[in-house]
Amino acid sequence: MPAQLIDGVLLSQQLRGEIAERAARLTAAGKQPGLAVILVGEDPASHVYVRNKVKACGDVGFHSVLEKYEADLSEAALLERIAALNCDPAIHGILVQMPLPKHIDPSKVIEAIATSKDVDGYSVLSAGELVANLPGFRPCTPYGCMKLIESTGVDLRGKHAVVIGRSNTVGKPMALLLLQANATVTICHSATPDLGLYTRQADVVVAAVGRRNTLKADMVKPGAIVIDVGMNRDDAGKLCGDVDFAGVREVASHITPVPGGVGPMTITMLLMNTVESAERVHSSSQECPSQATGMEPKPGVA
Ligand SMILES: Nc1nc2c(c(=O)[nH]1)N[C@@H](CN(C=O)c1ccc(C(=O)N[C@@H](CCC(=O)O)C(=O)O)cc1)CN2
Repeated sequence: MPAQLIDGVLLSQQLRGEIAERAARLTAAGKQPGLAVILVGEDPASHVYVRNKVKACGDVGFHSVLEKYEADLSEAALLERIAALNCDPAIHGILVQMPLPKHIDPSKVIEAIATSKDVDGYSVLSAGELVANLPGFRPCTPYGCMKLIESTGVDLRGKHAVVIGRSNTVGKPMALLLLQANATVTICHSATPDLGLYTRQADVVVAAVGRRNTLKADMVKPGAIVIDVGMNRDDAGKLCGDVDFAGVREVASHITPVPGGVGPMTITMLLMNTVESAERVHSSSQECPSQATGMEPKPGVA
């Protein structure tokens, strides 16, 4: 029997419904969630993603601000804008769309965002919170993958999960989230000599390499869950993932399609992080969070 499809569009709709309810409660209390989206340059795909993010904000009742800049914007000017948004009480999340033009250092930009508004979960402090199992914003794509796995109803405790890819934004945080869910985790990457040796032992495979047909049917254990993070083009220019979908779906128990799997969840988890951020501010009395991490000691605690 072919694998069951894990539908990222459907799951996104359900989660966005919950996010909209949370946003409505905050708005009624005079604390509408707000997201600032910054786009620098002319990358056509980035323009589409940013448009979709702003539309998604409107759909769930968020306030959003879109700041578009020419590709020659200086790094200093961008850092200045982020500093201002860090102190804007109407903004609970700041997102700088990647990739940035070459003359701008993405690390400097990411680290300039207040941790309490780092809804992309890309900063070193957010990464540290994930490593240490502390509350914080998880990077949206791996966070979405976890929700997709959760939706299958399969408990990860004691399962073997193999992550293919070791990027800071997907592979590494993915492995940590799986570990937090009590899976036994293996990370494979470009220097792994025999990928199939590992993936054939896996109950869950997350493919995040950016190369099509990386995972083929003979590399998958029957009944495994397969999550495809890849976004590539085939010879006909059609969007495809890292997984040989037609072959692997005959072996796996559950599989995400591309498009319609992980991609839509990335934007949904951004909305989730933003509403969470607004709720945190609402339940504290933070004014300007430029240095705040959300992990400040409680009154009376040294
Ligand atoms: N600051 C960030 N920059 C980037 C991120 C990010 O999470 N934060 N991720 C990617 C791009 N991205 C969101 O920004 C993104 C990519 C893909 C999708 C998506 O829904 N894909 C669809 C297919 C779309 C198509 O047809 O081209 C799908 O998979 O179904 C959403 C968001 C890089 N930059």
